[in-house]
Amino acid sequence: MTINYIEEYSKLPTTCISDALKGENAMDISIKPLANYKVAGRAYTVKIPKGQNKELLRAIKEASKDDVLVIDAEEDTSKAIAGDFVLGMAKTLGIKGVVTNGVIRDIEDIINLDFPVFCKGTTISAGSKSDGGYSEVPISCGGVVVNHGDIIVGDRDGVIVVPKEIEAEVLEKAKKKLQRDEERENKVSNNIDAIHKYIDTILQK
Ligand SMILES: O=C([O-])CC(=O)C(=O)O
Repeated sequence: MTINYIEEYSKLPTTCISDALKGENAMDISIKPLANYKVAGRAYTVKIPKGQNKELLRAIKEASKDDVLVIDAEEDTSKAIAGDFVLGMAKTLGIKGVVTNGVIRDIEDIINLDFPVFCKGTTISAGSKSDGGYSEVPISCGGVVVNHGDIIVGDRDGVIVVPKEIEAEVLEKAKKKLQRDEERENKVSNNIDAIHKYIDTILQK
């Protein structure tokens, strides 16, 4: 039976995936969800020059369903890489979400689109549509190297990258971590004695 990794990862919180990766590969906290989203997909990587989004439009056309566009905008916060018009087209074409180290605009309309966007923030100014940029290349986003095809998972806690070479083992570890976390929580839930016992065990270590 083939495993649908996207589906499996979509069931996991980013925190458990982070624990499975020993704290590695979490994007910087400056990359935040615009609203309460959960997204999991394959990275379609895009690198765009400051303030130019023509390559992003090409990527939106080329990307597959289940892809999350991960866009290295060179940390530029002066020009929006996209607004509700561009992101609305991405959503209609089946793209699952956008993660960028740049900024976007038309926030109200994007939240109404219900299309997951994780970015550094918002601006009013539009970028322009000149040439330049690359897709499907290794990029850096939020301090993490992202290769085309890596697993991307984002939720309210942030965005994490799972390199595709280790996606199977990380999935198993993260599932086990989730189970252990649930068991640990159940043990102390509304149980004062169990809470004291747990804390005492840690303090005695
Ligand atoms: O057209 C653009 O590149 C940016 C924009 O305003 C939108 O996507 O709504």
